[in-house]
Amino acid sequence: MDYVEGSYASSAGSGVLDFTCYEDLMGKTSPMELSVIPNADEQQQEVGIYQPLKVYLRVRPFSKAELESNESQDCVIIENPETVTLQAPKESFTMKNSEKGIGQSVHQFTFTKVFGPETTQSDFFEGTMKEIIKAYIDGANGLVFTYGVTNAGKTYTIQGSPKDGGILPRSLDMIFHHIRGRQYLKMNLKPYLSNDVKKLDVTQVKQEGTIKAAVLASLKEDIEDTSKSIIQSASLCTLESVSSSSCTSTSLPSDLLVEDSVLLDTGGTKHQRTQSSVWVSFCEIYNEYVYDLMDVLAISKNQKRKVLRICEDQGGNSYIKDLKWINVQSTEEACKILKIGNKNRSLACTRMNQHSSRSHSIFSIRLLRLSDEAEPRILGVSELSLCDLAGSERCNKTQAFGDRLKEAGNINNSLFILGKCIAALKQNQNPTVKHSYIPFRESKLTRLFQPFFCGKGKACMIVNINQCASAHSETLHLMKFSATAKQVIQTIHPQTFGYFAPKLVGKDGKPIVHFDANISAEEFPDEDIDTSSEEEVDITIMTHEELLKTTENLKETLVAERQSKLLLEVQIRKEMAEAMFQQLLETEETWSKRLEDVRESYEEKLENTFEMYKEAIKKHAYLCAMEQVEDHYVPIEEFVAEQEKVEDRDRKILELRQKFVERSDGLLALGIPNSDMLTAEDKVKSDLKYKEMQSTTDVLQRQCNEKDELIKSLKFKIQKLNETLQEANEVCRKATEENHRLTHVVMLKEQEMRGLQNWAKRVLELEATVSLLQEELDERKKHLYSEELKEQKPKRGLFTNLKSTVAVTSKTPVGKTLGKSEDSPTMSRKQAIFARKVKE
Ligand SMILES: Nc1ncnc2c1ncn2[C@@H]1O[C@H](COP(=O)(O)OP(=O)(O)OP(=O)(O)O)[C@@H](O)[C@H]1O
Repeated sequence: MDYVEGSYASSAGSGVLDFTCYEDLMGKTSPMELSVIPNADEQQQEVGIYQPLKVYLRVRPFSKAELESNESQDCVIIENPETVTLQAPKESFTMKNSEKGIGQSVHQFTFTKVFGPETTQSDFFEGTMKEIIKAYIDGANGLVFTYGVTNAGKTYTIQGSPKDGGILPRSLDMIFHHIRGRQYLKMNLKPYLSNDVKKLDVTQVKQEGTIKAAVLASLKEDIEDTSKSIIQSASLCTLESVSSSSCTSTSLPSDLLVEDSVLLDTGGTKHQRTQSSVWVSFCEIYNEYVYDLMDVLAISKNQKRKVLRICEDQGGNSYIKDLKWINVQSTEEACKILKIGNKNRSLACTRMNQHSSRSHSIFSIRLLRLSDEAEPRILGVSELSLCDLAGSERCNKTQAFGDRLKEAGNINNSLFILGKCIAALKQNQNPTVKHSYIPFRESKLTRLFQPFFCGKGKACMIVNINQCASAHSETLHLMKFSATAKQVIQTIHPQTFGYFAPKLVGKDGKPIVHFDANISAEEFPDEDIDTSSEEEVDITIMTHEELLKTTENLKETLVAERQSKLLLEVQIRKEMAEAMFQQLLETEETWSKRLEDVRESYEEKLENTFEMYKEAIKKHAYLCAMEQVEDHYVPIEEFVAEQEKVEDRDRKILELRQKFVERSDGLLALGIPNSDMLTAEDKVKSDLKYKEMQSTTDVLQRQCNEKDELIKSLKFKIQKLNETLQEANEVCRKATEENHRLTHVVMLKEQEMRGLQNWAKRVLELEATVSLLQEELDERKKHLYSEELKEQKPKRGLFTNLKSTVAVTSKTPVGKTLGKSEDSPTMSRKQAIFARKVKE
């Protein structure tokens, strides 16, 4: 590899906004307030470097299987080293939509650099990482993350294959080459919290050695190597001083050594011999839990993995508490750690029945720069993190349920929040727009990325895509996200900036030496620093009163914190709801307008087409009608007159023929062959007559022919008319038949009607009879009642009986006598009438 020397690139950002730490949740004034960045170079030196987030695109070559499949292979077109065009496949949803006039089928995107499928691992490293590693060795922090769909080549880009390493082994190689000859091999100075260094005592150093040995021993395949390493580590731990030259890599040309030393002497430590110590960590974020992939003890004993917490130091920088940092002294050792981590990751996956790529993995390298002295001072700490994000589309492509669904949701969520953070960062750069909250704290991934986006270091994004047509929609989504990311301007604060200055802390966690080598330990402010918001105070040494007081204070603080958080949450929710509502309204309005437009245009088109067809049909019908009229219409008088004329002419022709024959006969009789006997005058006369006759005959003949033609056409017309007449007759005959049938039906219906009317009459009669009978029945009832009364009265006396007898007699009609013998025949007659009517 060709490592060209060069200083840390700093592009002058003019008039851009510093978005750092704007997301301060508590509403406190953050140390790095939002401000407009001045142009002056010196001011930049003080505040930081501004440059757009670098976004690289790497296009994976087609695999054998993909080449053999019949998928379209022209979806991704690399236009130039910065531009790529995405062409929607023929059958895709995007293409169908674009054909309907919704959206486009071709999208163009620009990147910091585009690496085509033919790019080698070495070329890719040269084009992307070299600058970051140079800055890292000079003391800058760096974050590199790969983003892409499954199978797009993220892991290949970071880790590579055993034969052809990715950016991680190459970065390690470059780092070790640069520090070769000046490696600090003791383990008594160890990274601590987010940015500090802890001085370990002998026991702690031994512990470190044991942990490292245990971790390396877990890689069973390399037992021999590991044991060697353990022996080496153990021996190194006990040594007080080791000649740094003894660890010089033999693989690097000696002429690079001078360059290396120059590279490390930066800032306030120029021309000063330095030593470096390299520590690595490897963790994963799975289901929103952070796990240490070096937690080999838990894994080997098949225990539940310990969940790690993300904490913040005084400067608000997040770090993973209790994450193992292991001292490595060569690329090989670091790669072993990577291998162990990968193995643990997959082991954990098997145990939990999951896929490894369903978690985000972060490999971090911390480089401690120390002065080259027996008691070295800390000159700087820089961190490089390489993050392999989980495949972005797994969430919707896996047939997820149960645990799988949870994983998918968490991947989706963390990537979504990363997208939101990047969008908010971009938006906050615009001085005219109201600055929005950056939701770094909403996912573990963004919490860990936050310091890098807030000035701690240089972030860089690698977008991996495959060219398959089947992944087009996801790739398009990815590209759109990348386009937003590319517009983010990063602020990178120099390491001298107070908030990132590392401290050397002792065994107890209290500071020993400040970052600046010129400031002694005495000058360092003597404050009882709570090194972490998460650090706990030893309460066993406090008195009862003190404890009570502390509890009270804590309670008050808690209430106040809760209140302020609640208020803030309410405020944020309100703002978000308002923004979302506004956005929804706007979207709705846009879409309804669009729909209305589309509807109107379609309606207009349809109406036009309809009118066109109507006109065409009308025209056609009119032309047909006219043709028919012209063809068939001949007035009958004209026809008859023509026929008479023809007959008349026929007759004349016949007469003329007869005359001609007669004359010819006459001439023959006169002996025309003796022509010399005819006088010249006769000859001339007969010639003239003959000619006259001839011409008349010709004229008549022509007229005859014409008339024949006319007759023919007229006959044809007559035939046509006859046919029409026949058809009309047929229709008429059918109509007559139908008429007969209908008349018959009418007759039947009339008969039915009559029958019904008769029935109605009978019913009326019966009703009258029933009412008559009813009346009779009533009368009979009355009569019976009076009879009953009579039977009850004889006991009342003779006078009363007589009165009633008189009354009954007066009511009886003349000629009729009272008594039962008279009533019976009347009743039987009426009953007979009733029986007859009922019978009827
Ligand atoms: N640039 C490349 N050249 C050759 N082969 C590649 C390249 N990139 C990726 N591959 C191959 O493609 C396959 C998928 O790559 P990789 O596993 O890195 O994808 P990934 O994006 O990490 O997938 P996942 O999200 O599932 O982990 C591997 O077999 C890898 O070797």
